[in-house]
Amino acid sequence: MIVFNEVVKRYPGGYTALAGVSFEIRHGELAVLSGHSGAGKSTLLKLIAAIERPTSGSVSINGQDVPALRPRAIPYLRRNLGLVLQEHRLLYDRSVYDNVMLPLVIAGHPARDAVKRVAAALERVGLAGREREMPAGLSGGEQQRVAIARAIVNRPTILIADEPTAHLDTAYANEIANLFKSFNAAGVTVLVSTHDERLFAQHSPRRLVLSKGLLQGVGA
Ligand SMILES: Nc1ncnc2c1ncn2[C@@H]1O[C@H](COP(=O)(O)OP(=O)(O)OP(=O)(O)O)[C@@H](O)[C@H]1O
Repeated sequence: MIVFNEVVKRYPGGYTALAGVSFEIRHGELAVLSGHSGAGKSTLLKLIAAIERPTSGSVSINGQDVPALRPRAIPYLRRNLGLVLQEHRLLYDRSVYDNVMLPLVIAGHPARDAVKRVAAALERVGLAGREREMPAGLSGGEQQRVAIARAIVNRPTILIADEPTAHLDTAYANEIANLFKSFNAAGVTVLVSTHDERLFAQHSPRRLVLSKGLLQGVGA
């Protein structure tokens, strides 16, 4: 469960990216966050991942008060969150396999099980058999699938993605949207931001619409 209560985020320099945002996303929901460029979508997602801290208000994930976490507790929070963020690019000098394995290496996951998990994650995103390829040789949509495999390899209960369909043509974007729907159908809570709500319309998501740092509508 993700709970925001009257969250304000003011960046150094004084820009107010979020001006008092409250919502709840319950376990097992699929929620789509939309809004114009600069509306505060990335900021909202970064607050969930403890990449940014709120200026005021509270953010809690599964009952944990995120801004109150000690720095050394943050990696444990992130292990339960699958993150597909715009600035978390792939490592281009490493294979697809190594990119997806990385979070398990960082977490000190037992090697034998890690190998199985990487295979399962790549299978899940439709990239089985592509392990040895380098990211630069893949299409934009395939690279996004690698980033998604990397995000789910720790088997998170919550998956957060910041415009995962940006720069993809409609066919690829629809495939990625379907992938998020399939994770949600498997029980994962999904929050995904997009410029194009239509991509998820057929999946009847919960809608969160940001405008100038305020939530315009929290649909059912
Ligand atoms: N680190 C920062 N320092 C100062 N201002 C920032 C910082 N990060 C974001 N902002 C500002 O906060 C506002 C909201 O940015 P944010 O990236 O959250 O919007 P967004 O809805 O994700 O936009 P886009 O769709 O273009 O990615 C923008 O005006 C942006 O310039």
